[in-house]
Amino acid sequence: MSTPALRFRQLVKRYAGTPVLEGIDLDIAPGECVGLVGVNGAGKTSLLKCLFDFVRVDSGSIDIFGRSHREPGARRPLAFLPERFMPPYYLSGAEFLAYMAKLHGNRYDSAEAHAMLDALDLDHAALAMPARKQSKGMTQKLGLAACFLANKQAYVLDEPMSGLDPKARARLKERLQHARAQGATVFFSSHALADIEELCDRMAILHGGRLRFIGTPAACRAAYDAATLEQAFLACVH
Ligand SMILES: Nc1ncnc2c1ncn2[C@@H]1O[C@H](COP(=O)(O)OP(=O)(O)OP(=O)(O)O)[C@@H](O)[C@H]1O
Repeated sequence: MSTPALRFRQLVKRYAGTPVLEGIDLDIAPGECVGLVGVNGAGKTSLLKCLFDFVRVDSGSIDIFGRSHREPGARRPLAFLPERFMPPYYLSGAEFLAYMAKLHGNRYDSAEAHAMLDALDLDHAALAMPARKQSKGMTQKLGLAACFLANKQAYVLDEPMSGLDPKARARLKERLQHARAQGATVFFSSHALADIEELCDRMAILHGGRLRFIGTPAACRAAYDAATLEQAFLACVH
């Protein structure tokens, strides 16, 4: 197998001694789309925070395209959308996208930004509007636009569908499929099992600090002898 895009090995994370992740092993291949699911508080965001070195790992390792996640340069191939994303409130949409482009070492291209807004069904008025005046869905789309404009090898998205209307969700799915068609890796957390089934090659179910299932959505249904993914998920986390 080629070098995984993301490799988690025996990852342990505790908060003030309380374990949240208790030995996570997961390899995600380049070009693969993997969905991370789990009940509220299972540790999905914590796993992603470990990946970006936002929180200290207690033991184990994470490699990004073969390099330790602790090296800042290792995270360069990744675009990240955090949970409850909110741009700096005083920046307009265009200022935020230009700022993110600069951080990623790219040039801000107004025509590309407009095309990306169209792809995500975000009103162009958002470019002139300060973030504090934008709706939840608008800021979410702005964060997604910044990710996709960065044009990275891998997209790590924490509940990317959060706050999106049905049209925007459909557009985001198209955009994710487009990224994959270009060879990008996608790793995202979600509570929407229908989205997982539609988009993902494999899914990982996090429960009780461990990955209880890793495999295709079809294999998950088969493993729990369930007619639907929801039933399989419920059986897995029972
Ligand atoms: N900074 C922190 N300090 C202490 N405990 C924390 C911290 N961050 C998260 N936790 C705890 O770790 C556990 C996992 O939280 P996390 O946010 O990773 O879960 P999640 O699966 O993303 O949840 P949700 O689906 O609700 O977003 C929870 O019990 C949470 O209270």
